[in-house]
Amino acid sequence: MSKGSVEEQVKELREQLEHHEHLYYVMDTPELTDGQYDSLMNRLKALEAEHPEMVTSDSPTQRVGGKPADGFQKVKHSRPMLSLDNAYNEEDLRAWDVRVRGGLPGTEAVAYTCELKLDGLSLALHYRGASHDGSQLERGLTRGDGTTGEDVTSNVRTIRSIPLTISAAKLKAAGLPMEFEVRGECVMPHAAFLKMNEEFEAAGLAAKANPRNAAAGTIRTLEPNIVAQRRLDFYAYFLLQAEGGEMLLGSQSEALTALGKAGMRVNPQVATVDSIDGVWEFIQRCEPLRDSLGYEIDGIVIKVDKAAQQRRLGFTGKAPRWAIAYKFAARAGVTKLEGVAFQVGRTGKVTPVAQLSPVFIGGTTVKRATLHNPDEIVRLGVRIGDFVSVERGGDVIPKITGVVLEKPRGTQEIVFPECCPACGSALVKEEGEVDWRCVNASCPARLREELIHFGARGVMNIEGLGDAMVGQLLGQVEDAVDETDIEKEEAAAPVTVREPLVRSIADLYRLTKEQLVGLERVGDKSAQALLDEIAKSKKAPLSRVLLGLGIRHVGQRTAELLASHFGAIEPLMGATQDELVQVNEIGPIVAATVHDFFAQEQNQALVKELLEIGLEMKAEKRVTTTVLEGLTFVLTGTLPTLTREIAKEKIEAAGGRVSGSVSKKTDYVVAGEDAGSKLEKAESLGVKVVDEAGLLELLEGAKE
Ligand SMILES: NC(=O)c1ccc[n+]([C@@H]2O[C@H](COP(=O)([O-])OP(=O)(O)OC[C@H]3O[C@@H](n4cnc5c(N)ncnc54)[C@H](O)[C@@H]3O)[C@@H](O)[C@H]2O)c1
Ligand SMILES: [Zn+2]
Repeated sequence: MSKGSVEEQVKELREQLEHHEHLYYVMDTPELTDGQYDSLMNRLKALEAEHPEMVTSDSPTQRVGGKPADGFQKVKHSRPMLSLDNAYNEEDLRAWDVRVRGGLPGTEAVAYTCELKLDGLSLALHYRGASHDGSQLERGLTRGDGTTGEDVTSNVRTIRSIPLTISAAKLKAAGLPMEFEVRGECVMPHAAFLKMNEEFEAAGLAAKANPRNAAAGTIRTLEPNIVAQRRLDFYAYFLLQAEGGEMLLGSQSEALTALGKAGMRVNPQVATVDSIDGVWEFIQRCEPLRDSLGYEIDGIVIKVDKAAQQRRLGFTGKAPRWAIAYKFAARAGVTKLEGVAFQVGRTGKVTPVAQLSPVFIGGTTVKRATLHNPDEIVRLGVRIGDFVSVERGGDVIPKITGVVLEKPRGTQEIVFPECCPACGSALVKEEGEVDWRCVNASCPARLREELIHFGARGVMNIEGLGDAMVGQLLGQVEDAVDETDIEKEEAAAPVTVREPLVRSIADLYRLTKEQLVGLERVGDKSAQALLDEIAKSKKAPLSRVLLGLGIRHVGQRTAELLASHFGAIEPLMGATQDELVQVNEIGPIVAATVHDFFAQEQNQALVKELLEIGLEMKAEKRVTTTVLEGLTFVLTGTLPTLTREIAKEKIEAAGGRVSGSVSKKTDYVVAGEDAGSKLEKAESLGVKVVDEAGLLELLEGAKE
């Protein structure tokens, strides 16, 4: 290989890795699987090992993580938060054991502590002495670029498994001082991940690829109330001194015990063993647990137990020598694509679902995998009858990653339907989007999910109209065959066995007590309670009804804007696209979807029925002031007294709007301490900058 071509390869690999790291760490939207990324990285490592003169300090092989994001205060870590070296098989692992023992005096025994490698993002929590007795969570930081993290304290405070205070008694029992640092992994449990993606889909947002990206994206949103809803979890695995970040106790095993006593969540799957054989046994025992934990793990972390030995072994540039991550094999298999089913979700999104010849992958039999959308089918070039590779990487739902075998004879093209498989109405695809949707509000496939959504808290608030009741109203029985994640998808298509009592949202309002009492487990009292709840919902304000109708892109805020602009449903229904765009904050895409929705005959009929039934559908009277109306604010840095959420609330209550990024359209940037690039951008664009006092003055004006 000529030098020139090696240089070019190295350069290209670095560029690619940087691109994918940006997508992964900063945007939380990876395009490669971890396996694909790792093989690029390993190629670069191999080239750099052959040509050490080409190693530069900014090569992706030498760096940890991504860049700290804007919008958060940046804080330097007590000591760098590093990455871990990887072992991909038993051989790598044993070679590491030899290196470890070689780095220590010959006579010393080495014990290893084995832990699950949780697949989330690491956080550093600083606990400091409080004025009362005990210790208080002072700060929570992300890893950032390893040296400097993002201050995400207000988000971290919403995670229930992170104690906000630790009493003096607990500290004493754990043998901890008042001040210390805890590092650990923040993960999003599978259940929370699936729920979040459902919500994203309903709001017309791109789903997160896996729980890790979802957790990372969540912890870096600027809205703690959103974080609180997402049910993140935290497992502690390092205990450090507050100053300098040295290990606090004599060993990793003692540290884990102390963390548990202090009230931190510590993963129960842990073992301290006295040889690499013991490590290998732990790995054999834990890998099969992978599917039943309820959260992602991607391997096992092995740490030299004794602090003194850790210190002696020290660090390479990017990782400690005293720890290694044993990575589980990517969970992939090869099987035949037997057919494709088309599933209709609540928002009408049609998802092609691959029907596979059953294949055993990572402890589960996989029979279905998602093909996402028609573009994905084209990208993969997959046809029915092909042999495909199926992966269950960090993803909960298996996906097809490629065609393995050149097409044997007799394969068949996958034809995406033009009409909804459930109701036959023409599918619609909006410009710039990849998904086809059924826009018929009364489509039976959508109906079940729709009714559940309609009755939900925060929408029409119909208590008692949950999953089970909706199933009964539709005359469906649950298909409770199996409880794995893949099978759950199957359960989303329950079988209708009885004549449904309800065929549209409007039918809810026609239910009678006799009908309800006829259902399983429904007594006189609960039937009446449900009818009362349904009747009460007729008074729901227009914004809630709009939300309940499940119009794409129409989340709570958009629903409120539309409701307050039009006041009632009739003028909204009759509005042209141009008129819709006139509404404050409504852009052409939302205007077009809303217009399309009301242009559909079925939807018009539904609204007409709801009016006849007596739903009020009127806008709520605005009680707030409007002096900041039409003004857009961007918040940056830490304000002296107001939290970001409260500042946002106050601005919105006065009719203003808070945006995440500065542009020419920004009216004011409210800057606090340590304001970063947003302040610079505001200054360069000539946007007005005010401090907290200035904001309060504007709000004061709002009161007059
Ligand atoms: N798909 C992509 O495009 C893409 C891009 C960049 C990185 N990646 C992936 O990210 C990973 C590299 O990231 P990394 O540097 O965080 O390394 P890593 O994830 O391989 O290992 C280090 C991390 O393990 C975590 N960890 C979990 N459990 C732990 C425990 N019990 N003790 C100690 N640490 C524990 C910590 O967060 C630590 O930061 C690779 O697996 C790579 O595949 C993927
Ligand atoms: Zn349909």
